[in-house]
Order: sequence, then structure tokens, then C-alpha cells
Amino acid sequence: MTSDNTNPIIFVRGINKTYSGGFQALKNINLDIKRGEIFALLGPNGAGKTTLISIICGIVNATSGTITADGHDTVRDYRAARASIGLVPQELHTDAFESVWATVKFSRGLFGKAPNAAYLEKVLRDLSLWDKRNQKIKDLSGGMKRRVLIAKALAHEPTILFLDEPSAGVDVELRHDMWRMVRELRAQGTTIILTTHYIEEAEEMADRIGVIDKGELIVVEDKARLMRKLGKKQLTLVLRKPMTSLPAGLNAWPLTLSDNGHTLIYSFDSQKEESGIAELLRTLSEHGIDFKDLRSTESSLEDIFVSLVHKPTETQE
Ligand SMILES: Nc1ncnc2c1ncn2[C@@H]1O[C@H](COP(=O)(O)OP(=O)(O)OP(=O)(O)O)[C@@H](O)[C@H]1O
Repeated sequence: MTSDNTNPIIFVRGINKTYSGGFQALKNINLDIKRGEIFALLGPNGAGKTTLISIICGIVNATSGTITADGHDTVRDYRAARASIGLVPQELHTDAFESVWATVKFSRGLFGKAPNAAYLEKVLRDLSLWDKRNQKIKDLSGGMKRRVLIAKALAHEPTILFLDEPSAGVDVELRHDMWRMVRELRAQGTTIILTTHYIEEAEEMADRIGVIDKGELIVVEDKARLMRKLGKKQLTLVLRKPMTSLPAGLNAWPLTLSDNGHTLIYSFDSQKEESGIAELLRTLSEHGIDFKDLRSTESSLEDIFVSLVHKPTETQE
């Protein structure tokens, strides 16, 4: 269950980041992450997702602003803040000659946690890595290396877990294993923040969605509410007789012909109480337009995301 705890676990206040070359990657970011939620941060390439995560994790310094993670200021109280966070980066950089077990044990020790073989065994078993615990990392497949990254991030029992592009280059099986594991972690009270290009992942997993574009957080919303608010519904009518154009009497309706005139699509706002369908069907009948089938569809989170970040005013690139 999503916790409705009103006390956020992460506070991001007025974060700006200008890289040394002068490029402003983040502009006045304010964000609260609720305890126990799965929060998906979406944005096109270069939007600033990794920069924001890196600042929260203390890997990159903000130019201005403050962040608190599980009650600790991420700059003044870096070690305690960092100890509450597990970060699954996109790539594994080190440890190639170490065994899986040694790597995970080392990661736990880094945060000053007492050894706990039973906990680490559970983490490795949950990730189907237990049988590989004595193998060197360099001998593992790409998917298994990914699992090691997750195990390393969980080794010190963090209360917050960041997953940066967890599905990039991952096969379907691992993706589903990961989704299952993320849900289990959330059920145990871990807060999860993920960045993803794979919108289906956010649609499947997230409680809330943040959309970042050109360094600005343009939307933060409960996923279901976002889909209700910005989603469009469509009614597709399969016509009995194909049409080449619509009669003038239907000009006022948001209708499009497709499939060589065989289908008529009516788009409507899912927020409105009245869909207008009953009136549309009456008007079609008055014009002698008959149909043999009808179905309705809703826009996906991907449709909504694309409409948010690819505004017609965009002039870049
Ligand atoms: N060390 C750096 N120095 C200068 N500019 C940087 C640096 N790191 C990132 N940037 C720039 O900041 C912007 C945001 O990058 P960031 O990696 O945070 O984006 P992102 O949303 O994670 O993108 P992607 O989805 O491609 O990983 C980009 O334009 C990037 O080129």
C-alpha cells in the first residue's frame, strides 16, 4: 500500500545547477518525495534527471538550494544522508575481479553497517544471484551485472532507493524481476525514485510522476490524476460504408477519418462530465452515417508525456 504519510522523506528546495562551462542544467527545482512511494522522474535526453539524482545523492554539488534526505542535510550531514540512500547507477564501473559476495559485503561496510550475512543472502536470493555469489563480476552476463548493481545498492539497507534508467538495455525477464522486487521493497517501506525513458515502466509502477524538461520540473502529479487530467479518450467507429470526407454538418465535431475512410475517430476530454457521445451518435444518424462497430480507448502515459515535452512552441534542435 502507498503510505499517505504527510511527512516527506526527501525535501528538495530551490535547487539550481550551473555546470562549470556555464550551462544551467537545473532551474529552481522544488520537490517533496513522500515516504514509501514510488516516484518516477521522466524527461527527454539531457533534461537534467541524472543531475538531479546525483545532487540528491551528494555526487554532484548544487550551485544553490538545499536538500534533506531522511532528515539529513545532504551537504552538511553528507554521510548520514548518503547512508539512507541506495543508488543503482546505469553502469557498473569497478570490482570486475571481485566475487559477487565480496562486492556486496564491501558495499555494506562502506556505510559503516555491521556485517549481516543473513540479510545479504536474502538480497542475493531475491535477485537470483545466490548461485553466482562466488563468481567474479567480470564473468557475469550483462543482466547479472545489473542485478549486482541492485544488490550493491541494497547492501546497507537504505530507506531510499534510486534507480537510474533501470530498464536500459535489460531484457524482459530482468525488467519484470526488477518490477517485482521494487514492489516488494516498497511494501517493506522503502521509498523508490526511478528515472526512465521507458514510459510504460512509469505507467506500470509509479504512484507519482514528475516531468522534467530543459532543467525545469514542469509537472509533479499523482499518476492516476495526471492521466485523468491530461488524458484524452477516443471513440472509434467502424463505418458500414467508407467515406471520403465528412459532411459539413459535422465540422463542429473533433472528428477524423482514418483507415481509408473506414473508421471515424472522435476525441474527447476524459475530464468532462459529458462525453458528447450520445449527441454525436444522434448527429451521425441524422446524417445517415451508419457504423458496424465501436470501441473506446484512452491515451497512455506516453501520449501525455509527449504532449507535455514536445510543445509546438519548441524551437530547439
Ligand atoms: N559535467 C557536466 N558538465 C557540463 N554539462 C553537463 C555535465 N553533466 C551533464 N551536463 C549537461 O546537463 C544537461 C542535463 O544532463 P543530465 O545527464 O542530467 O540529463 P538527463 O535528463 O539525465 O539525460 P539522459 O536521459 O540523456 O541521461 C545536459 O545538457 C548535459 O549535457
